[in-house]
Amino acid sequence: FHHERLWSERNARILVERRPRRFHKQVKGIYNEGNGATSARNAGGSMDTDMFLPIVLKLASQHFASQALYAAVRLQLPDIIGEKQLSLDEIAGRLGDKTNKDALRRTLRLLTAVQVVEEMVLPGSKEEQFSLTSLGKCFQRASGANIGMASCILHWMEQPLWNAWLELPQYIMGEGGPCGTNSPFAMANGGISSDFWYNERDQPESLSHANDFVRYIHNQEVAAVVNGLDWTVFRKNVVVDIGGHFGILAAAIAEKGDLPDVICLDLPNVISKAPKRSNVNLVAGDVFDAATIPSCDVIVMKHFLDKCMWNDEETIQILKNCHGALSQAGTLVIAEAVLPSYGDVSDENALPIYMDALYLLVGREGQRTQAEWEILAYQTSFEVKDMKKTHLPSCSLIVLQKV
Ligand SMILES: C[S@@+](CC[C@H](N)C(=O)[O-])C[C@H]1O[C@@H](n2cnc3c(N)ncnc32)[C@H](O)[C@@H]1O
Repeated sequence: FHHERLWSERNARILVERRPRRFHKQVKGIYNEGNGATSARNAGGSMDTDMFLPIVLKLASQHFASQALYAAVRLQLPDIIGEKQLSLDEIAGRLGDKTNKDALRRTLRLLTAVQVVEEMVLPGSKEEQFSLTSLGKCFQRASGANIGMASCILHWMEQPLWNAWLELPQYIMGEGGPCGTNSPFAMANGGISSDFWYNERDQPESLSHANDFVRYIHNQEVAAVVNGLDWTVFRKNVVVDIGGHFGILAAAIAEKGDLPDVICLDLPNVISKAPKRSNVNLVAGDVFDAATIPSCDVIVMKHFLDKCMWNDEETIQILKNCHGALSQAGTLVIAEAVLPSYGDVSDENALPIYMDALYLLVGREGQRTQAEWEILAYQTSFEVKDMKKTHLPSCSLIVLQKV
């Protein structure tokens, strides 16, 4: 890592600055000098590839920023800077006597480059000052209000997950055992992520960051489902959340849509432990036992049709049972990740692919593409009415209508 950083800072600058001259020479070589093209290529690569060098450097250094952010969040720099504009000395003073000011300055400058920090020099002063951008304030965790975003950085960037990335080549080459029985995470850390690493006894801090992050995302997902559709149109309808666990989403939908109550269906051993809620009707059932699914007009399923839970055959059976329980013009709302279909990846829809890579690291099944969801709908006599993106890559709203 150290080596890479030196390389990119010093050599990249030199190479990027030289690019126009070499570019010109190669264009000339290729178009006017016959075999000169070969010598130009030997001297410093081909015209086509040199053009991409700045992009390659940026791509190869994306993790520099995430690791700098990890360092900043660990040291609680966003809390230390707060709402103020502070000099390097002031920030260093608040960190401690032994602070390496040079390292601090350079880390803050990298965070300036990714718009987490803002730097300025006041008129008449030589001393640089730093403040947080609105983005930077998202990583303050002292008050507990923003713990979710800080915990994302602390959870994803800490060593066990980081080391898991380094196992990916071997994992791809089949060293994870037959059909990936081991995950890159397990290969790097000697055990699976959930039970082995993230446990209260051995890694309480890692566990607390992981839990804070999951809790935060869960709350955001509930908000995304509730705000992603107009639930008031279902006021006269029966709405069922299948696999609804303790009824948190059902309660939020009932509240948002001003519905008298929403049914939360889950396995008997879950429902028996669920706390009572005034606007939720808790029903014990099993999605594979069609008789236990109440007749209804709307079914919601959030993180229930995940490939980690069911294979395609089971998923089709679930969708068919839902079809049977729904009224004539019934609606099915599936809240899951939707990966872009093959050939359709763009900047706008790529984030779910990154999240899927995280699943890959910890040995979870992949997410479905938009085309795969469409096929499942077709196979079970639904049509896709809408695929609504929310602000969460893990939670698009796939709205199906009975045909
Ligand atoms: C991954 S959790 C999702 C919970 C919730 N929907 C959410 O998004 O947080 C899956 C839920 O499905 C429930 N479940 C598992 N098998 C089921 C079945 N055959 N019928 C109904 N619910 C089931 C589990 O008890 C659990 O509450």
